[in-house]
Amino acid sequence: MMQAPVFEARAVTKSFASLRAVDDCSFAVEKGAIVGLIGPNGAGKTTLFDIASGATRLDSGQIVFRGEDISALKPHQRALKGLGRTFQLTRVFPKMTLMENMFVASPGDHRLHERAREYLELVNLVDRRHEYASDLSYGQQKLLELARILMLDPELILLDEPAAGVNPTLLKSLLAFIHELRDTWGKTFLIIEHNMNLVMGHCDKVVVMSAGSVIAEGSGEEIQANEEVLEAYFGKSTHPLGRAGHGA
Ligand SMILES: Nc1ncnc2c1ncn2[C@@H]1O[C@H](COP(=O)(O)OP(=O)(O)OP(=O)(O)O)[C@@H](O)[C@H]1O
Repeated sequence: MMQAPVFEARAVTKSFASLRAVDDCSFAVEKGAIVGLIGPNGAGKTTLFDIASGATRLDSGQIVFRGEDISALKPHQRALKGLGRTFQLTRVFPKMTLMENMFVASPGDHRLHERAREYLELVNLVDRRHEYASDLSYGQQKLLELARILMLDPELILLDEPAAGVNPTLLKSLLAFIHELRDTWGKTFLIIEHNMNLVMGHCDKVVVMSAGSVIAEGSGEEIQANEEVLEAYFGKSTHPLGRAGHGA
């Protein structure tokens, strides 16, 4: 399946003081793909997500979405263009009901009300729509967050560690939901994840970052057989810095 890229990071660079958190990072996400973004702790994955969603301004390079350079746009402008994002720690509003959470980014007219119910139904939370979000388990809050970003009808969804802290049953629902969104609605996903079973079992392509740059990309099998990737994760006893990632 060779499709045009929906998203491209082009030579993206970002420093915090003297630390280059993202260093000349380039990769593409093809339309309709589920792409995994992996790498040891501190590789720059979250910073790249922050740059893609507009939370952090890049120093140089470009973020291209559907062929347009969106590097200068604010987060809400990117969201309205179809770039949605969830966070490593969920950002649902605990003292609002599920239904109220669904309308945080959009006005609640009748048509959208129906849509919100439909999305909550898809994640099996519609019966709880009048409860507070704080009554949900952590995994259910992640499902709510995913349902909520659908309200803006994103074409690309950036998911930050969807599996972290989620029990196996809910994780199954979450993964089924991701595949449904891709297969029937044509959504595209870029997923930061440390759970290698999820990455290898569900991603069409895997992009590996280390020390701010992309060191490999390809299928799960290709990545698992890549020497440089193994070294980035586990280091080598002879490595001058004794570098060792603990992300896997
Ligand atoms: N706001 C900031 N100020 C200073 N340094 C930062 C900031 N944000 C990130 N960093 C540093 O940038 C580097 C990349 O961090 P980042 O969180 O992007 O990595 P990551 O790949 O997402 O790691 P993890 O898998 O642990 O979440 C790290 O060395 C981190 O300490």
